[in-house]
Amino acid sequence: MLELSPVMPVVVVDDVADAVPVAEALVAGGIRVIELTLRTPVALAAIEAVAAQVPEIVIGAGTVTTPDEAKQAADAGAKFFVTPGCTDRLLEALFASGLPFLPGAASVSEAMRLAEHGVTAMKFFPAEASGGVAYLKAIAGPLPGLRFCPTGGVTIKNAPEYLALSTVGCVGGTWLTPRDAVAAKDFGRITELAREAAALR
Ligand SMILES: O=C(O)C(=O)C[C@H](O)[C@H](O)COP(=O)(O)O
Repeated sequence: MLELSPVMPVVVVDDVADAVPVAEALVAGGIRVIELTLRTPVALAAIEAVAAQVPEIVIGAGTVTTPDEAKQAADAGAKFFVTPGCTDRLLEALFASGLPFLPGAASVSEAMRLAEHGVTAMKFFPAEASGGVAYLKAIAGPLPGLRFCPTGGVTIKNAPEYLALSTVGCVGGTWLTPRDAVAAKDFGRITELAREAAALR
């Protein structure tokens, strides 16, 4: 998951008809992975459409916060999960799914707890609000072997600083698929933003 693209686009879809063109626009820009968030009523249908119609992109479900959501997303065709944080119940369900997952962690103890369960790749969320690049640099010493996808406040401007860290596999962000561009069906703009992001590493 961390190696597919330097940037994991975090996508919110309000109209299910936008899902496939958005995914195709990302692929056209060289992005091979998409985190479609379960934040709208059409999210599961959107995952299903992308999984069926855009084989060039690896589709994951984002904002997974409960075991039920993980099950529904997997049934819809999600190939991996991303969660903003993690609970015992959710972690158990994620392991039981058999699919890869990036659970969210924002502190040393949260990361240690996940590592105790064998998780070595996690989402650092919310990255900027939790201390950003400086925080990740500071914890690299005591937590060797962990890799992160910083997300939350990451942009084309600060992404290179994160990607320069050996502990960062990729960064995540919504900036590739601005809500106004999706609403205006400006898929060309999404391809341009994707191309710029794909060239980051
Ligand atoms: O939906 C989730 O599960 C989340 O964890 C939240 C998103 O990752 C952030 O909202 C990223 O948003 P930006 O800061 O705009 O890039």
